[in-house]
Amino acid sequence: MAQPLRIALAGIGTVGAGVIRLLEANGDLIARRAGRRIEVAAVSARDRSKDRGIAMDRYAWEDDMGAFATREGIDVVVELVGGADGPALTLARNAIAHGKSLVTANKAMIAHHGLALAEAAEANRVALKFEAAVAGGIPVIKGLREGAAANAIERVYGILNGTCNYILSTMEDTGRDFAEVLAEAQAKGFAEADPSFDIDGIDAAHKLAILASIAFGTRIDFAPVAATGIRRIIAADIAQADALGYYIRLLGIAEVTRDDNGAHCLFQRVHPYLVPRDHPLAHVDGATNAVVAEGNFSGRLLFQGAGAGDGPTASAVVADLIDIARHTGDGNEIGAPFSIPVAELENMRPASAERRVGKAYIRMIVADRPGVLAEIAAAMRDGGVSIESLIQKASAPSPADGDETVLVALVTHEGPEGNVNAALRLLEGSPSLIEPPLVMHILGD
Ligand SMILES: NC(=O)C1=CN([C@@H]2O[C@H](COP(=O)(O)OP(=O)(O)OC[C@H]3O[C@@H](n4cnc5c(N)ncnc54)[C@H](O)[C@@H]3O)[C@@H](O)[C@H]2O)C=CC1
Ligand SMILES: N[C@@H](CC=O)C(=O)O
Ligand code: NA
Repeated sequence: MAQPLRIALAGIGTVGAGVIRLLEANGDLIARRAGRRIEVAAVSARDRSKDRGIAMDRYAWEDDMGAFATREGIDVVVELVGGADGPALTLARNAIAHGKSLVTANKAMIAHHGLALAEAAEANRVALKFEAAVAGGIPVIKGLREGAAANAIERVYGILNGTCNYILSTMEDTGRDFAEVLAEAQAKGFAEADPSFDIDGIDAAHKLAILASIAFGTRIDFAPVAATGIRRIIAADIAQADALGYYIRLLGIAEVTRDDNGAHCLFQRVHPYLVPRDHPLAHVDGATNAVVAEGNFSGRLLFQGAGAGDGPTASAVVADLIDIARHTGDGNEIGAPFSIPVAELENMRPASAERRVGKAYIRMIVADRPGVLAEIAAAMRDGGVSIESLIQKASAPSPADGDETVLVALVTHEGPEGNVNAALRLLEGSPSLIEPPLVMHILGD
């Protein structure tokens, strides 16, 4: 058997410990498949003495993970620390600069610095792989980069954050409180170190930007991704959506569209959508992720599986290592990290949402006094929004000062999003509104 592939593991938290456990459990099988063993040559983390349920004395400890970049006897640095910048980025840059391949699960780092890292990897002829960074254990990068490589893809969308999906589907099933379910997702190891990245949609936006680049052959463009999270969703929204035949899911949607001059532009948004009950994404529960890609010859492809957690994420990390082990170590043999060399990726202008056509759910908490419904209806009319249905609930969360409030939820007919925005601008500053309206778009075909 060929020389082992020697890896250095930076970060032994949820994912890093999962990688060690996986290699210990499946090492022989992996060696047969990869043609050589994957050997953990050294490990590093912040806390050496932490109980990880693993016999850590089997592994060479390194206090300074930065030393992996230059250390002899290491073929691949596996970065499982996290953070877009800081020590993870320094390690990634230095490792590649010193001719080592890099495997990472760090979507924040790849969304912000993936192109620069890929350029360096291409120049140094090493591999840069990040399957675990998008949709955890689902081989979606591999699926798009290899399995669907023959297709032009114009739309890719799906459930990209396990924590949010766990929260929404658990609230839906049990009626339990947001904060309590979030704490549970954290305890299970799904959430980011700072869970606001999950619940504010930023983590899903990182993943979407990476996915869009791979799917469309465009440069990663994270800054324009419009991200709304799930913080403002209340039990009443889940109940209303259910009554209307929908489930709420946080979706990332990326699509190539055309501007007025016919030029390609890139729409990217993370947003809580109302998903019709008969859509496959409506039944994706727990920390499961699902990605739909529409290829011009393959048709609709659906990738589904665990999006977070130690085992599934470790599975994706080790799959990348097996890919590298199967080759001689020359990164160019396994192709450009983003499928197309960075210099050849297309630069697309961001697309505005204003002309997107669809239905929307708009929920407002309003003062319970005469004329409020007429005021809302007038704003919708003047904004050019046609109302399909309107529900008024007597009980709504009341502000501390005790004003009586009601919940008004409406569903619009299909129309441009710009009109909804215009209508809501007309209501801005109205004393009738206790808080800004919550808009959730409704997923179409
Ligand atoms: N937990 C999950 O389900 C998934 C996580 N990821 C990504 O994987 C990466 C790791 O995530 P987790 O394992 O969940 O995080 P974690 O917080 O459980 O583990 C992080 C590890 O990095 C070490 N570390 C942190 N800062 C360090 C520093 N300055 N120097 C040395 N070591 C340091 C910690 O000691 C710990 O061992 C992140 O980029 C995360 O976004 C990706 C997919 C799923
Ligand atoms: N925090 C992330 C972990 C995986 O990427 C999530 O919840 O999806
Ligand atoms: Na993946």
